[in-house]
Amino acid sequence: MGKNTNESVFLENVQPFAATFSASDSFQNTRVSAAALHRLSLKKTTRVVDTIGNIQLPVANGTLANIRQYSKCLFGDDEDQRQTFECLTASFVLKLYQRARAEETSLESTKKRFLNTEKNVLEKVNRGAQLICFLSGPGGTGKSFVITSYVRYCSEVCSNLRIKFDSKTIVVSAITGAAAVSIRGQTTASALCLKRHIIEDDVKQWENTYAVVADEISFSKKSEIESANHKCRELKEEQSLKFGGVDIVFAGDFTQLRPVRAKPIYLEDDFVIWDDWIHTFFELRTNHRFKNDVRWGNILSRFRDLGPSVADVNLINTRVIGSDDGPGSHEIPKNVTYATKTNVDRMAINDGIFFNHMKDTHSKDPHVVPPVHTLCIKAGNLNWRKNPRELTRFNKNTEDIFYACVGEAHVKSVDESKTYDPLLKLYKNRPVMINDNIDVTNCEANGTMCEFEGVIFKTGVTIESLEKIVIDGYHVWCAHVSQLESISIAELYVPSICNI
Ligand SMILES: Nc1ncnc2c1ncn2[C@@H]1O[C@H](COP(=O)(O)OP(=O)(O)OP(=O)(O)O)[C@@H](O)[C@H]1O
Repeated sequence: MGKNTNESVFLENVQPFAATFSASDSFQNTRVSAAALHRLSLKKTTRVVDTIGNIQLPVANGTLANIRQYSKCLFGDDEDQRQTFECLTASFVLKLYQRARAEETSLESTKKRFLNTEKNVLEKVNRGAQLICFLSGPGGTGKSFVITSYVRYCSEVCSNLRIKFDSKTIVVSAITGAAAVSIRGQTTASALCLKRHIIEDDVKQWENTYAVVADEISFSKKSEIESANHKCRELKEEQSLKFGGVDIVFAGDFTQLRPVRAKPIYLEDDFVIWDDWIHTFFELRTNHRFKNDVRWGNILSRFRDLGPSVADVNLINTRVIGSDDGPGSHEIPKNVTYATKTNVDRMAINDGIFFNHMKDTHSKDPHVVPPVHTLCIKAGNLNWRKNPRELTRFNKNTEDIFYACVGEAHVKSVDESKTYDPLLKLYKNRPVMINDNIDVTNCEANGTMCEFEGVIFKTGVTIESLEKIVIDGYHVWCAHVSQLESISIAELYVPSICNI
């Protein structure tokens, strides 16, 4: 939605769901307008945001700061961000206040002073109720920025009041690993124990939990949110309270990713948690990501809202590599990120890049020792898929072509849960992407990009003991995964999330 969209447009004048489909435009056939999505995703929610700007909060040297001044410094002129931040932080402080009041006799002087000063104001925050809200806005409007600022601010307040603050005080999570990394959290499934039984230790760790953030909510399905509600009740040992009584911040943008093979939340009928429990909706409207490229930002906005204009499509087409007017393939920057629709396309690009690398640095002469900056790794423990159609296109005995063409589509793990590329084609500093949530809090998430640095062999394995294989005529060292102790990667960096 544009900056000048007002509440009445949002609530009354939105496009009906079906009217956004256009028979002639294949792009629009697959799209639902942002306005329609908002309407569907917030069927009954009214926009309620309390103003709490005058609360004085303790800062580092024990003095009190006005939260509005603080948020002005952080968010500048972005009134939407400020309002959201103020509401979230005030609700958190209210919870601290309620807790501290229950323990009033043992209060330290700083806390006493804080409570006495702000008692009346704090009690009015969100009318003293639990906050269950939805924070939305197009990609780049600062949802993650507001969330990380909220967590940082609350942690500072706690530190000043000498109240313990750890990763469980505000549980920061996102539905996917990559999104969790960008807000320095965990996946929602892992943070809320969605896939396992809760044990006593979990309940203990949640004793001081005041809020849960679940980002990239468009990717979630109804059952996950219901399960989150049950698990929060268990973890807080508050079976009668919604989400066990903790503040809930759902964040995301329904025009972004949808759940895999499941209905998006906005198409669910009678989804009480989403339709009735969420009482506050924040919408961020100013795009900060494209401040330095406003034209591109506007194109992405149109893609998101009602689909691109003819002029947008024409402009993008002038940038198609290899087209008449577009840049040549030699102009592709080295650090380019490819977005492909299918894994087959992805593998073809990867193999093309590897082929160019071999052409530049390897020899077709069998007497020349292959360089050690390149290593292929054969996977173990894999099942060939039954009658893979692609395999019939080449002769398995022609190893050279076989290694060049074989890819992820051809094999599955023994338990059939994953597909793997049976032959990783690596060289030092080759960009690679982690495809599993290994250690999300340390940024090792599905989607995290990094560079291949090298391998450590198991004792007794040397480069000479490796197999030499031929790919597209070039000679390359090849290790079996069982010969490796570990693979090392470097320079983790978080991928930016695609907006369209
Ligand atoms: N008020 C602000 N002032 C300056 N920069 C900001 C502000 N708000 C956000 N940004 C910057 O704009 C960029 C986009 O913000 P952010 O990633 O939080 O957006 P988002 O809404 O979470 O996007 P997405 O939906 O794609 O995850 C970031 O680099 C962030 O630091």
